[in-house]
Amino acid sequence: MSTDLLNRIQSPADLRALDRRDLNQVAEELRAFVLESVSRTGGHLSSNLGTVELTIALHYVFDTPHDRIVWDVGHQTYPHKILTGRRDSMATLRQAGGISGFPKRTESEYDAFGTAHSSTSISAALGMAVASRNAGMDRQHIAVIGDGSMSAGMAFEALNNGGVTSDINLLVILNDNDMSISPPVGALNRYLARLMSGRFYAAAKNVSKAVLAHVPPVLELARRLEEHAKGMVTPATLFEELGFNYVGPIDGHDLESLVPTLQNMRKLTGPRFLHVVTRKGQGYKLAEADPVLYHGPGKFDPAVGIRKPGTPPKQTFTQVFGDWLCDTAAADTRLVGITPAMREGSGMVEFEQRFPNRYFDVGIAEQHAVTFAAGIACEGQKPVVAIYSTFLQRGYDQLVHDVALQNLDVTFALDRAGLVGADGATHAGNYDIAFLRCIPNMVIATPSDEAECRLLLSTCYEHVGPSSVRYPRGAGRGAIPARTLDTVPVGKGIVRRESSSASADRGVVILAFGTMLVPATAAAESLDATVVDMRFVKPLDRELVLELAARHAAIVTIEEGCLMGGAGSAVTEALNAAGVTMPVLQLGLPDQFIDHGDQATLLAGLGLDAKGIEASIRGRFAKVLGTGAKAAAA
Ligand SMILES: Cc1ncc(C[n+]2csc(CCOP(=O)(O)OP(=O)(O)O)c2C)c(N)n1
Ligand SMILES: CC(=O)[C@@H](O)[C@H](O)COP(=O)(O)O
Ligand SMILES: [Mg+2]
Repeated sequence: MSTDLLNRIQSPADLRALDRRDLNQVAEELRAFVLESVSRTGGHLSSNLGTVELTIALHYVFDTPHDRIVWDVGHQTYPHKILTGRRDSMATLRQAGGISGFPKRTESEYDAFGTAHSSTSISAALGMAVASRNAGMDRQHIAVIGDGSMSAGMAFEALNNGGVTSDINLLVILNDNDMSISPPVGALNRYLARLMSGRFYAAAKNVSKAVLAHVPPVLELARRLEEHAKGMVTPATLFEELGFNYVGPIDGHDLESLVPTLQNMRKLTGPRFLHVVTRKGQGYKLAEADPVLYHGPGKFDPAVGIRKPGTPPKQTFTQVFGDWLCDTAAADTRLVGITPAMREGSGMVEFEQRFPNRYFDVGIAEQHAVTFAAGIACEGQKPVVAIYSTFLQRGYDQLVHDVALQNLDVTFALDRAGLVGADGATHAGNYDIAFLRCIPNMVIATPSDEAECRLLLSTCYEHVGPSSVRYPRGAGRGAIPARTLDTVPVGKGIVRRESSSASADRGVVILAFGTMLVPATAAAESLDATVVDMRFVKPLDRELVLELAARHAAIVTIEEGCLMGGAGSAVTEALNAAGVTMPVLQLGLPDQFIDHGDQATLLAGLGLDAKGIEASIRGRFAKVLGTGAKAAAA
């Protein structure tokens, strides 16, 4: 792999010093580097292979970091990271202590805005553009947004605002690869496809080639814009109607088009919109052929591609959900499955194949997903919204106002609850217990393993009213769920281990919420503690809590969620309400954002593995441990 030119680029200034004719070579080297690097670390591949030329052109034309590039989602910023001084750090990508997989303001001055949740770029860039205008600053602001991310309401809220904001330097670049993580959905996608297709695309391409050859670029651009305005070339696009100077579509892999077009558009003022067409996975045949598989792969050999593992891995919670969804849909024709653009990640591929009429990918539109489900529930059908905990944050008002307030029968399958590993703080599902707990009518179930997950999904589905089942990324202890649709009583916990020596003066009871039951049980062996699988945060099994409080000296609560307002707080509130005063140790996630890294290592670092739990309990309750407790290991 040649890296002759790439070696010379320590910062975008070095790139800008190159002759324009060298840029194709830079693109070749950069693409090869991205592929090699991601194959060693894992990460988002397809989108990054698709943004190589666009990234080069942007840093070549614009004066970064003075000019601001705001990337949407930010999963496509590896070329940007490499060109902005982080090439060597790519070996540490998404690992503890290493660089993030997304733009981060604290990581580089070139990362103008922190992201990872989608569809924020136009709002942020518009805000920056207004701030620069107000400060009399000569600066360009560029939002780069994908076609999938453009489907979110927030992107349109920003266009609506930006199109009428005067004297701003705002360029929105639509990076249209006709893909979200899965194939794109919705009417906007159809519209973009029409813009790209047939005569219009061919004409636009030819016009731009002719322009570049003969006419001073700015004059030509002005002519085209005037023609657009008069409706001489084609009807005005949606983006022009919203007040943006629209140019495109142009080939986003053709530096001969990209660079001069950006140079021209840079000279204009006001809200501008450039539509570039790229291909997800560009330049790596396997990713081009299957961009979904290569969206976010683990490590792989680029010469061979992603291979199925020899021994089948443990079933993930996501797969448990996917199986349960299909089985329940087969038994109940009222079930409707909804995903906001996360079909694969949420385990709904088989459901879509088997129940296409009851499957809805609504695009990156979490707010809509929640209220859409509310509408379905109003008519007596039973929606299941499969959504990552972190993305439900987007639909919070809809959850409160549209679902819970009307006590509608919507089941939320909350995947990626707790720490998620390589994606880090942006994607961590740390807050759902706290933000759901305070909503009246809401049921919150926290399965401790895969078998419990299925039981609690059925239980919440059968419960009439809003409910949620939260489960983490990956696999649990490996419990194999029975393929039944059995349910358990709502709001009842279950004692899993009894201390041999508990009394009102001695002995500790651990109330575990979710998968923390597993390390808690391991710790309890040496502490001779009682262990309870609480199953539900809400309704909390108050009766059981009070009964256990009466016959133990201390209570420990444990959850993989934020401590503030979490399940432990629910227990202390219940004790207070009953006038019970006793020592309670709450274990969970601290009041800080937790960066990327291996899930298990991060949990251990926070004292949430068996060793850490035991140490915390001994540290706090050594004097009241049951007589059956073993001595602390040296
Ligand atoms: C609010 C939110 N919902 C869902 C996601 C998950 N997600 C990450 S990338 C992506 C697809 C984005 O598609 P697009 O913007 O077209 O970028 P591409 O992957 O095609 O480069 C999705 C759904 C997210 N990051 N943020
Ligand atoms: C960028 C983004 O939001 C998704 O691609 C996310 O990284 C997927 O996470 P999972 O790998 O947990 O599905
Ligand atoms: Mg896309």
